[in-house]
Amino acid sequence: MEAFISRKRRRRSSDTATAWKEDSAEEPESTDYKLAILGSLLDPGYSQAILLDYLLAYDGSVEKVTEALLNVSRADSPRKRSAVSGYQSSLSSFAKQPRDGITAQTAKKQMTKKGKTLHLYAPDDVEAHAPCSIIHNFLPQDVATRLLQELLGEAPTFSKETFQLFDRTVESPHTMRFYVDSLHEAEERQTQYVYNGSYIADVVQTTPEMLEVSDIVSKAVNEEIERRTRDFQPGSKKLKFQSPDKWQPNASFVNCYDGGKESVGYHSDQLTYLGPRAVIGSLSLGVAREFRVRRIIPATEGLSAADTQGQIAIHLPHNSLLVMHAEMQEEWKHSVAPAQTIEPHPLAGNKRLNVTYRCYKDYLHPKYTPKCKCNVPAVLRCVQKQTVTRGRYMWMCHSGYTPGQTGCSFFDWAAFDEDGKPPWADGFKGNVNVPSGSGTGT
Ligand SMILES: O=C(O)CCC(=O)C(=O)O
Ligand SMILES: [Fe+2]
Repeated sequence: MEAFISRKRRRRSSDTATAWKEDSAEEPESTDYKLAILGSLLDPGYSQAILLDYLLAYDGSVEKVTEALLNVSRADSPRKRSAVSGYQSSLSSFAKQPRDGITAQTAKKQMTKKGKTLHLYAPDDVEAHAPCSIIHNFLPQDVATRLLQELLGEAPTFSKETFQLFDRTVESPHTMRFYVDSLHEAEERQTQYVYNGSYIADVVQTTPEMLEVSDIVSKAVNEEIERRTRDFQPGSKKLKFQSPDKWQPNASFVNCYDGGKESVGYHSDQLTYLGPRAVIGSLSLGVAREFRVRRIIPATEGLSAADTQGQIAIHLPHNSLLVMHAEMQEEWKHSVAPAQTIEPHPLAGNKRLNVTYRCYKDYLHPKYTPKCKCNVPAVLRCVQKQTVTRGRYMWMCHSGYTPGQTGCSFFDWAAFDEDGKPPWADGFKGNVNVPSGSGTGT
C-alpha cells in the first residue's frame, strides 16, 4: 500500500487552488474528537484503526461513517455474513455487448446502487463493472504453494506502515514489505526514493519464487491489457497517458493480512514512480478476502461517492490474479475490507498474502523528478475530484504523507506526453497534460 491521502490543511497559491480543492473538505474538528463520537455511536467492536480507515474513505465525515457502519451491522445481523461466502451475484445475464462509444462497463454502470455493496465473483462480471480483470486458479498449484510457503516465511519481517491522517499519525491495520528486483535498486531505494514522505529503510531484493512468478504475471497482465483495450476502450485505443510499452514488473509491495480484522482503507496507489495510468498485477494467496472498489465522483457534483453509488466487492480467493487496469488509480479507490469471519486456509491459517507486482519507470527516478522547497523529490498526484482540472497531473510537496511534517506549499503542473512520458524521457512527444479543450501548452 503506497499512498494514503493526507487531509492536512495547506496554504495555496491562486494557481494551485483549483487542483487542491479535491482535498479541501473543511475539517473543523480534530480526528480524536471524531473518533470519540464514532466510539460512542457505534459497536465497541470497531477498532480505532478501522474507524480511521472509514474516516479516510468518507472524507472525514462522521455522519457518513456512522451510516456506512450501521449499514454493515444491519447487513451482517442477525446472521453474520462471511467475507468469503456472501451470495453469488452472477450478472452475466445482464451483460450487453459493447456498442460504438459505449463500453460494456458504462452500459452496466447502473448496477451499483447508493449505499449498497455489489458482490462479484465471476470474471465476466468483474471486468464489466470495474476496470479490473480477475484470473482464478492462476498459477500451477505447486507454484502457488511454493510461493505461499516462501511468503509465510517472509511475513514475520513485515511491518506496519505509518501515515498521516488529519493531525494524527496512524498505522495501517496490516503489515507489508517492499521488494525490488535488483540489489542495486534495493540500495538506491533506501536513500533516494520517497514513499508516503519517508525514505523506506526496509527495501529488500525480490525472493526467488516471487521472481519466477513475476514472469508468469507479466505475460498474463500484458494479455489482459491488450484484451481490456480491445474490448472495453472506446475505439479500442489505449488511454491518454497510458504507456504503450510492454508491462514489465520490477518491484512489488507484499501485504499480509493476519486475521479478518486486518485490512487496508480506501486509497489510490501513489503514481510518483509508476507514472500516469499505471497497471498493477495483484496476486492473492491464502485466506480469501474481499477487495472493494468504488469510483471517484467529481466534487462539484456536490455529493461524495458514497452518496451517489455503492461499492463493488470482488471476491479474491487463493491463487487469483487481479489486474488493476489503467483507469483504476486515477478514477477509482480500492480497499481490503475487514471481514467478520474468515475461512482458515490449510497452509496459511488466518493469513492472506498479497503481492502487488509493479512496473517502476526509469524516467521517474527521483534524480530526474522535481524537488519541492524542502529539497525532497515531489510526489506525483492526479486531480481526482475537482471537475475542471480532473485528470490533470501535478507535482507536490511530499510532506502531507510524513508524520510530524508540515511541509512546503510546492505545487507544479506536471508535463506528460500522450504515452505518459515526462519531458526528460527519450522520445518525449510534447505535453498533453493541459486543461481539456486547450492544445499543447505549459
Ligand atoms: O491486498 C490487496 O489486495 C491490495 C493491497 C493494496 O492496495 C496495495 O498494496 O496498494
Ligand atoms: Fe493499493
